[in-house]
Amino acid sequence: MRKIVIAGNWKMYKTGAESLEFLKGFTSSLTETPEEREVVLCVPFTSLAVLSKNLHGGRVRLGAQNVHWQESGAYTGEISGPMLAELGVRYVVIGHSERRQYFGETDETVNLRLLAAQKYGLIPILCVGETKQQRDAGETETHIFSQLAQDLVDVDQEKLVIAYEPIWAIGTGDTCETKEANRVIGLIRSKLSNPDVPIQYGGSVKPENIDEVMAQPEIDGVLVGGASLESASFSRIVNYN
Ligand SMILES: O=C[C@H](O)COP(=O)(O)O
Repeated sequence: MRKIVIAGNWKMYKTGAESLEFLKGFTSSLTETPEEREVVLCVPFTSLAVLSKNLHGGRVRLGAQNVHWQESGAYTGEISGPMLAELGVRYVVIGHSERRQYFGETDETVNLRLLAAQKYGLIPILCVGETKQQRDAGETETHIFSQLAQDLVDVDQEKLVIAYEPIWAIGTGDTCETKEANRVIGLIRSKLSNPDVPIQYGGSVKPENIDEVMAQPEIDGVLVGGASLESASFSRIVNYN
């Protein structure tokens, strides 16, 4: 059976104090969350340090938003696998479209980061997805298949999560039709050697559409940006019907 993974990606939001405030409201709501749902918060590095001391072995798993492929070295601004593992981090988002767009992330570096994450015991959440221009040109499938072919070289598919995030649906309120997201995720699955890899949908997921998203048979969870920043809204998402 495929695992359900509900992850919040806080991007560059929340100080340590704000993260603790979120946690207070959020953890109480998790008592209702079915055990088989993995709940992950992918937070800024500073918040990882704060939250790791305050989770007290509860339901929430920690996730980072990046990891370098070297164990250590002169790589200003980067973070390594052992540094994240020491904090109890379990997941790491890799290849998010914002990293690809603003920070020069390529399929080659995405692949290196995936391999490094697994080497240090972290489960990567690999993000793939097309731009509006690619979609309009009918290139959605070829673009995503090309990302998968390059990003997944030598990657262990037993320890992997994939997030399908159509770039045009991120932070726009313009959710991809759930049936279309389901179709693309089915195509992604057809390219994997392990059919049990959890595949999430990401892009303007919110309390109003989570039930419909999670009713789709191919969708194994969500990667949530804006709606994961408020404990009430993210609680509703993890407790979807
Ligand atoms: O990682 C999360 C995605 O970029 C989705 O962000 P969003 O939920 O704000 O559209």
